[in-house]
Amino acid sequence: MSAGDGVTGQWGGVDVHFGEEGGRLTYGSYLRLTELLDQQRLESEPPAHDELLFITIHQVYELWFKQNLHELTASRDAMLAGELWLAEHLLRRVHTIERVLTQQVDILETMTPQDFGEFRHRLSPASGFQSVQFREIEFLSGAKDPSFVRRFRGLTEAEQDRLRRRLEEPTLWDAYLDVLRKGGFDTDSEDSIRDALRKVAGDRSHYAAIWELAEALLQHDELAAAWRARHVVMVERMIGTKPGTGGSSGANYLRSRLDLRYYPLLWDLRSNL
Ligand code: HEM
Ligand SMILES: N[C@@H](CC(=O)c1ccccc1NC=O)C(=O)O
Repeated sequence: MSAGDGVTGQWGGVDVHFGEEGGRLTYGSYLRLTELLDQQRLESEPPAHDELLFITIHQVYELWFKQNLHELTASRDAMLAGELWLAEHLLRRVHTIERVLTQQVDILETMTPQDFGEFRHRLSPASGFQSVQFREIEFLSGAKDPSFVRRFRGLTEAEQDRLRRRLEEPTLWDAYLDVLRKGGFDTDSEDSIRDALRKVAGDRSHYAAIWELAEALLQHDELAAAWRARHVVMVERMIGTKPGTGGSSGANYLRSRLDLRYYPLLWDLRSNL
């Protein structure tokens, strides 16, 4: 690289050369910013001020969903490979992202129902119900429900494939059962799994890695439940008891999802400790 390519100057007494491109990687080209920053297209006409925020928030969600799918898949694979420390390490990253996802609701709540109303009617029949990555996370975590694939309208072939593959592959819970088996426990029946979980919980110094992994899974479950609870209250604030753009009863439907738990046996265990 020649020094003449960029801005040359003094900064804190040190020679600096900024913006030396010369056909090499730049910030913008690496991050594909031309493409990324061109993806916020409003439906409203004339443009409603708050629609940019609405689109940005959802796009950020989808980027974090992508990251979490990457981490959860790797965590599952680490469990299957017996690398328990790695599985736990990756789950802790997922927790941190999940906390951010719930906090992001605060930003969206700076939008008033009146301002949402300026463009809400343009969104129908789209809704978060159609988020493929959200459903992939549910399936991978352990809550497989093939009826969602049938109820999805307007999925591309590639999206249907992704969901079908998630329905076929092992979940995080399957991988945890594998960890229990390799730890010498019987997992053939629900009773034997309950028994194994009690033994692990009762001798944490001996089963430290297996116990901590169960705690990390439970944390993932709890953070998912926290997002669902936060989402439904936001929905009540924004649209009250109106039906959703996706065709459901709205907040009523979302309330019916609040009891969903990925790892019911880990929760049941609490009643027996
Ligand atoms: C103004 C803000 C929001 C409102 C009023 C709202 C409203 C709703 C409603 C009413 C539903 C039920 C489906 C239907 O439309 O009939 C729903 C589902 C859903 N929304 Fe939102 N939502 C909002 C923001 C978000 C955000 C920021 C996300 C993040 C990705 C999101 C993700 C989802 C998901 C994943 C579902 C499906 C939930 C399930 O089936 O368990 N929503 N939303
Ligand atoms: N379902 C929401 C609209 C909504 O929030 C939405 C619309 C299109 C794409 C994503 C959305 N986010 C979550 O449902 C409503 O009924 O107001």
